[in-house]
Formats: sequence, structure tokens, C-alpha cells
Amino acid sequence: MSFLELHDIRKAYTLNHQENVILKGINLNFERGEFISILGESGGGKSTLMNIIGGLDHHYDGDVLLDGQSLRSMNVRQMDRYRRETIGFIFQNFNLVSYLTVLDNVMLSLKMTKTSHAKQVQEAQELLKRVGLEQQTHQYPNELSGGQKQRVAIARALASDPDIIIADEPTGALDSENTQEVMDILYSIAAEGKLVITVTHSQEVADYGTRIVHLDDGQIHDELVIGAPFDVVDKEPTRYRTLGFRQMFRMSMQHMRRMWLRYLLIIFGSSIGISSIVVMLGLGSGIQNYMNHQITSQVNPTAVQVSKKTGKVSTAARKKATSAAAYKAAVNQEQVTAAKNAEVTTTNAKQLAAIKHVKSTKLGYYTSTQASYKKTTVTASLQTDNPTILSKTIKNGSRPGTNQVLIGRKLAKKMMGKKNYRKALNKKLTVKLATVNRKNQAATVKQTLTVSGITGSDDTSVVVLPKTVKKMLTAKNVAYRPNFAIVQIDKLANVKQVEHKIKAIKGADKKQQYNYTGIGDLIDSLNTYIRLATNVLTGVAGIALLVSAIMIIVVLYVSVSERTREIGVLRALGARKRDISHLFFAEALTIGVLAAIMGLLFGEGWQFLGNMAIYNLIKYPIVRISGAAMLGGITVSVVISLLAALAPAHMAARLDPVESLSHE
Ligand SMILES: Nc1ncnc2c1ncn2[C@@H]1O[C@H](COP(=O)(O)OP(=O)(O)OP(=O)(O)O)[C@@H](O)[C@H]1O
Repeated sequence: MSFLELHDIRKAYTLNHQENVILKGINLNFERGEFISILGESGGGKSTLMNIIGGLDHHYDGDVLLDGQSLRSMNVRQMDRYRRETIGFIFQNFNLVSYLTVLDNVMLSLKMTKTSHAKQVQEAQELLKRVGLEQQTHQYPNELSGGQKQRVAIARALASDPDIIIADEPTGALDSENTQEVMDILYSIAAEGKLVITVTHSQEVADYGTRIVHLDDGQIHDELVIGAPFDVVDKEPTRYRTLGFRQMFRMSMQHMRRMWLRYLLIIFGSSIGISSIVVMLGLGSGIQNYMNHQITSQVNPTAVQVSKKTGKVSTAARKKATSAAAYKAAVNQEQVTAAKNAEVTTTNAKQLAAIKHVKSTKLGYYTSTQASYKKTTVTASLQTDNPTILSKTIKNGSRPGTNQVLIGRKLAKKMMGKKNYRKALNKKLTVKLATVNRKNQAATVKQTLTVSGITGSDDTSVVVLPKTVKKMLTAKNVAYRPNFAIVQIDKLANVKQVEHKIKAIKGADKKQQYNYTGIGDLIDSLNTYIRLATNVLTGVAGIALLVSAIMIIVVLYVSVSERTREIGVLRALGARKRDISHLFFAEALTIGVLAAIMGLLFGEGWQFLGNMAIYNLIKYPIVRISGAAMLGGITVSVVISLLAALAPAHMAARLDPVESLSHE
């Protein structure tokens, strides 16, 4: 059994429905330490044969056996491994990776071994020294001569310490001096016990071999043994690994650095989309916050005032009255009935408190009153202090204590005159209620109270503590009947729901029992509209993202097309399909992350400028980019970029290595 055996290799290409048989049954055996020259005319199928031996082409008949194991029996992973561990390729046109330095080109193969990074660098430098390029390690391929490039390619092929070196016309692009240098190196490689197979159409080059195989018309014409194979030198076994994402990421970075302007432009383009989205979201939440701020500085949106829904009180008794006294009694009775009907009891309060999301309920009382100060009497509405009255609306003084009253600004103006209304503070105000006592007699409740505060609202309201009203009424034997409840809801988002539940409560007559007033649902609806508008604007801004996704797709396709040959080289060196797709996903990931960062910076800039421009007008930051919006921006940018990379990366991974290598 030989080290490498070719069994009846046949290969044909079909072009325009015509079959062109290139290899017509090749049988050859090779041993380690041999330096084989395959000599043949141009177009004779030498490269085709090398691609088959090198595991790049598997569309052929016959079989290749390595140490007795058939290449045909190997699966994709094993074939990748075969190329990575057993084969070292040297091409006529060098096929160096243009954006990697000489050292990094050699390192590419070394990265597939399990030695430490420091050792890999040391080995790469030693290999470059061996091919006489220790001075050029940090140069790029376009800064080298043809001979130098080929020596880099030899160093790269040797780097993974393969058993077989395949050199396809290694001197085809070189002058005679460089040809001699390259062939000497190849000879020395064979002398170390490796199998070197060189393909050439030059007799001079073929003469370097220990055996010359003459390929003619797709068949072995003759074989000439010139010398014995070299002794095989025992060597330390090399441990291999696949190129990981980190390595592919590094390569992508190097590629992007070389093409920085292109990538900078696309990152800039994508960042515009990201920044418009975060600014739109920031504007939406800023407007929402501003409106909520404006409204809640006047009213408490989570406090809903609930009163009884009452029907009309019957006036039948009044109509039947035959005397003035009976008429008056009937009218008083109507007033008492109305007050009883409107009464919100503690049972009602408990019922309201049981509704989900209701934090507390508090009973209160309101009625109309006459408020007098000196000679001025004003009709006012009296109500007990409750959470709908926000402390921040009190512009002068404070909330009422016992026997104190908080009044609206309009009332204060009526008392003291427009300019001096603030002087109403601490003045004595008399409130008078016309009501009916427990004996059904008309009663006038009168009480002088001290003004504790003035609200900013332009009304004639008077606000007192419940116990103040209670005391006033009971002193005149009038029943205190709370006629509203303040329902405090846990948060704004639940106000609408609670209001619906309140409305749904039916009384014994199966009719709606309560009415409510509050602006929570209004704010909620307003917020919904603002959110809707924000979503529409964000969606429009999202079109920019769609455009950037298309730009990324185009750039990556261009990149795949430009790098087709590089992809072929990587596959020849043993990179897996997955490694190839990682190359493009890494680029997309970088674009996505950098576009997100740039987009957020732009967004912050717009936020700053926008807020500065509008601050004098409304004294409120109208653009508010939240942490969540930023996180969302980064996620969207990265996800879109990765999605954009799907098709190009897939296409790159599926490229045929042989076709990639012959890509012009
Ligand atoms: N993909 C292909 N489709 C069709 N025909 C092909 C294809 N690749 C190669 N051939 C044909 O196969 C023949 C052998 O090509 P190959 O490259 O193996 O020759 P070669 O001996 O290496 O030539 P050279 O010394 O010029 O490199 C050529 O005639 C070529 O036209």
C-alpha cells in the first residue's frame, strides 16, 4: 500500500451539451519523501488532477486513497480536515490574501493548529526566514515581487505542517532566477520527507523531481524515476483545530480596515436610520411626558370623582299641597329626598374600593353656597378637601385646617380686588348654606372661616375639611350626607379600566348607579394618540433602516464577489463553509454595532440641539431618548445587519472552491 494512490481517475466537463473528457483513467502511486513532477501540455488536465488530489474537486470517477483510506468515503467535515491537515497548496498565481501582511498570510494556516499564539508567530517568522523573507514580514502582498509572493505562498503551505505539498505551476509566473529559488525550496521540503507534487509544462522545472510523470491527452504517458525518495523524518505530530469565529472576525476587521472608506460610508448611512428612529421615539416620549406634565400639574389624573346617578325627585306632593305650609313641607321633603338619593354611603365606598386597581376611596361633600366678605357676597361651590385638589395648585397659603377655607382665585379677587387678591389670605369669610334640617324645616347654616390658601384656578370654589362641614351642619341639626367619593387608582394606565367598571355597577333597579368625572381616560387616550403618531413616525424613519439593510446587502455581495478567490484559498487551506459565512457575518456584526454607536451619538446630538432650540419656548426637554430606545436601536441595528448578511454569507459559503480559485 502506497502513501497516496490514484485509482483510475476519470474526469469530464460538459460544455454546451458536449462532454469533454479531461482525465481518462489515471493510476498513480506516491510515497512520502518523493518530489513528483507532473509534466504536460497546457490544458492537459494537470490542475484538474491536482484539485482532485487536494480534495477540492469531488466530481470525478475513480478513487484517491490516503494511507488506504478512500477520499470518497469521507464526509464534508473529514474533507475539510483532509485539506487542513494533509494538504498544502501552492498556486501559480500565488493567491495571497491581499489585505493581510506577509506574516498574517502565513499565520492563516498556523491559526488552524493548536499551538499558542506566541509559538505561531515564532513559527511563521522562522518559515519566512527559511524562504528568505524575514525582512518583509509586515509588508503587504502588493509590495512584493512575484518570486517573493510565491515564497510567502510556500511558507503558508508549509505552516500547517502538511504531509503533501501540491504546487500547481509554482514557477509559471516567475523568471528563471526566481524559478530556481522556488524549486530549491520545494526540493528541500521533499528532502524533509514530505510528498511534493509539482505540476509544470516546463521540462527544466520537471527535472527537479525525483520522479517525472508525463501526462498526455488525459493519460499517463510515461514515468521516469530520477532518484530515490527521501527518507521520512519523524516529526512531532501537529494538533489541529478549525478557524473559529474570533479568527474570522479578526480577518474581517483587517479587510474592513483596508476598505475603510466604503465601510465608513455604509456605517454612516445605517447610523442615519438608527438615529432617526431613536430621535422619533425620544420625541414621542418627550411630547407625551410634556403633555402629562402640563396636565398633571393642574389635576390629579388618577383620582376619579364618583357621584350617584340620581333620577328626578317626584314633585307630586308639592302639586297636591293645599296650603302654603304643606307646599313648603313638600319642597323641603323633595330636598331631603334628593340629598338622600345622592348620598354616597360607606357601603358604596366599600363597593368602589373593591374594584381592581383602586387604592382607596374617600367620601366627600359638595354643595352650593353663598360666600360673604364684608359687603361682598358671591355664589360659590363648597366642597370638602380631597385628592383631586393638588397641593401644587395652591399658589398662596396652604390647605385648609379646621374652620379654615381654601378659596379659588376668582373669589379672592372678588373679596379684595383684582390686584390685592393675595391679601384674602387669613381673612374671615362667611359661608352660608340654605338647607333642610332633620325635622324637615328649612335651615340656614352659617359659619365664618379663615382663608388658609388661594388656588391658582380662576373660580369661586371654597374648600373645607369634612369635619368643618360636619360640625357646621350638625350644629343646626342638619344631616351630613357625603355626595361624592374620590376613588384613587394605582396608576394612570388603569384609570380607563376602573372607570368602565364603575360605570358597569348596577343598582337594585338594574340601572347604572354611578357617574364619574376625571381626566385620566382623556390623558390615556391622548397618550394612545401620541404613541400612535410616534409609531407612525418611527415606522417612516424605519424606511431609512430598510434602505441601509439593502445597502449592507449590496456591499456584502460586492465583498463576496471581490473575495471569491480568497474564499477559494481559504477553502483550500481547510476552512469550513461555516468559517466562510462567519467572515461575512462578522462584517455585518461590525457594521451593525458601529452604526448603532454612531446612530446613538447622532441621536444624542439631535436631542441636545432640539432641546436647546425649544427650551426657551416651553422650558421642557421635548426630546427624551430613553435607555430602552437606545437598547432597541442597538438591537435593531445589529439584527438588521445580520439579516442583511444572511444571503451573501450563504452564497459565499456555498461557492465551489475550484471555481472560486479560477475566478477572474
Ligand atoms: N470548469 C470547467 N468547465 C469546463 N471545462 C473546463 C473547466 N475547467 C477546466 N476545463 C477544461 O479542462 C481542461 C484541463 O484544464 P486544466 O486546468 O486541468 O489544465 P492544465 O493542464 O492545468 O492547464 P494549464 O497548464 O494551462 O494550467 C482545459 O481544456 C479546460 O478548458
